[in-house]
Amino acid sequence: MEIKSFDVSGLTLLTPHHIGDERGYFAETFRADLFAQHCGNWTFIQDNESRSVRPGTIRGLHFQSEPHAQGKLVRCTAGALFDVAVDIRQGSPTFGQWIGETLTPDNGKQLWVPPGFAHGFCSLEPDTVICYKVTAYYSAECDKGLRWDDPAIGVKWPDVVDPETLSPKDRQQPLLAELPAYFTWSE
Ligand SMILES: Cc1cn([C@H]2C[C@H](O)[C@@H](COP(=O)(O)OP(=O)(O)O[C@H]3O[C@H](C)C(=O)[C@H](O)[C@H]3O)O2)c(=O)[nH]c1=O
Repeated sequence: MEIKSFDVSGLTLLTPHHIGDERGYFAETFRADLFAQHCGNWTFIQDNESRSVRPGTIRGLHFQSEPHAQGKLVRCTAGALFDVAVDIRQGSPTFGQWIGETLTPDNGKQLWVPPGFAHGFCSLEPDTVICYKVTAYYSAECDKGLRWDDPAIGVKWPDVVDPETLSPKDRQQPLLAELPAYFTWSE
C-alpha cells in the first residue's frame, strides 16, 4: 500500500498493491489496520456507487454538514475520473485550496477525503463508475454543496468537462464566499 499526503492537510492518497499473475491481478483494496495507521480511526457505515454514462460528467462539489458530516474513501472501478477535494475548514491555512487526482481501476488509487472538505469528480470516459465508503449515513437535510467552477477556488477541471451534465442541484450551488462556516480547522 503506497501512501501520499498533500500540502492540504488531512487528504491522503492510498494505492493498494496489485499482485499480478498470468490471470490478471489481486489487490487488498481496504485494510482497517493500514487505513487507521495512515488516516485515523474512522468507521465506514455506508458504501456508495454511481455510474456516469457520458465522459465529462461532473458531480459536485458536495459535502454533508454536521451532525452527518462524512469522510469518504473514493475509488474508480470502471472508466476513469478526475477526483477533486476542496478545503472548506474555516481558519485552515489551506482554506479554499483544492487537490485533484486521476483515479482508474488500473492505477487503483483511492482518495481519503475527511469531513471538512467538499468533494466532486469529472468522468473521463463513458460508463465511469465511482465507489466510495462513507463514515456517516446519507442525510438529505445535511446535503450541502459548492459551485464546481467557483473562480475563487479555481479547480483546473479536465478539458472534457461538460457543464450540460450538471444536475439541477449542482447548477445552483453557492460560491465559497457565500458558504456558512460549516467546519472549523483545528491543528
Ligand atoms: C449521496 C446520496 C444520494 N442519494 C440519492 C439522492 C438522489 O435522489 C440521488 C442522486 O443524488 P445526488 O444527485 O446527490 O448524487 P451525486 O451527484 O452523485 O452526489 C454524490 O456525488 C458526490 C461526488 C459526492 O461526493 C457525494 O457523495 C454525493 O453528493 O441519490 C441517496 O439515496 N444516498 C446517498 O448517499
